Amino acid sequence: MIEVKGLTKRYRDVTAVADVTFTCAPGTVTGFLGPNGAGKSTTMRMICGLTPPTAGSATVKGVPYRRIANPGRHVGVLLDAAAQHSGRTGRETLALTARVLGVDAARVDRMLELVGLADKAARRRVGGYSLGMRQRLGIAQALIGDPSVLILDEPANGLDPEGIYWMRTLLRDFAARGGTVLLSSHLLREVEAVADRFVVIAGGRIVAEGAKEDLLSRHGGTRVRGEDPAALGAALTAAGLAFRTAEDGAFLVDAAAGDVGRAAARAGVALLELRRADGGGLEELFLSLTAGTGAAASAPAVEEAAR
Ligand SMILES: Nc1ncnc2c1ncn2[C@@H]1O[C@H](COP(=O)(O)OP(=O)(O)OP(=O)(O)O)[C@@H](O)[C@H]1O
Repeated sequence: MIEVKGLTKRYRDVTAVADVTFTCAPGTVTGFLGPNGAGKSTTMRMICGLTPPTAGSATVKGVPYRRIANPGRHVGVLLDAAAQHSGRTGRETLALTARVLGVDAARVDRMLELVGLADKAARRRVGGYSLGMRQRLGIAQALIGDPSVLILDEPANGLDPEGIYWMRTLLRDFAARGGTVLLSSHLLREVEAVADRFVVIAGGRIVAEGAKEDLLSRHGGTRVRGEDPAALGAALTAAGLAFRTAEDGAFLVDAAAGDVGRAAARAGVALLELRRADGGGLEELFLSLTAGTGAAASAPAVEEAAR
């Protein structure tokens, strides 16, 4: 469980994160989305105790990250894959993490195997790794302590299509076993495929949060066809749901599928079709929610020596 309450970070005249509140429950993958400079990394750094918040709090498994004894055994974190020591080999990097966490050394090879860096790749220096290989190593580091929570900032960056598919399966399996995942990504289709919940942030503030199906259907609307179109239209109107008629006679309702279904059921109207209206999906939702709030629209950043 990750709980973020009123998290705020101000850098002199820049408010990077403003009053951000959300929860990530065990067994779920939460996609953390937002344009460049929206405040995703700052929020994740605050959750992991790397950046002190100006206000608010964050806990992981009920405790502030900095108070967790041996945090790597509980929380796997990947915030910056480029931050690894370039002079060590992949295997040395992972062996060191295992030693620090007090993890059985046998897990090093298992993790290298899992992330596709066994054998030759494991013996190469990290300085010669591609971005995708660094990400894989970072994921291995995050997983080696056998944590129940994963916090990953842009983990799919640099991964090839096979790597992205592999990571999606890995995260879904992790959540299916009761794990909690928070991941940020720019790859909207990837997030749509892997996450069951979204938190969308823009200009430091949350602009949308909720279950994927809910958010997408609320935004794109619902397509519904009834056996008796006139009765269905009357039922929707009675429920206060606005709709228009599509070319094929179906109704496109500006509401979630559940609301539409319930309105029809109350009026006893049989439905022939009830589904999310085809729209741009997550991309359209993202663009409409974050319009004008990107990095270009926010105040210029004031760099601080120490983050
Ligand atoms: N150390 C710092 N000093 C000053 N401003 C900062 C600092 N760190 C972040 N910011 C500012 O805070 C805002 C949020 O940045 P953050 O890196 O959290 O965004 P992000 O959503 O992760 O962006 P991206 O997708 O581009 O990585 C930006 O305006 C950024 O310039």
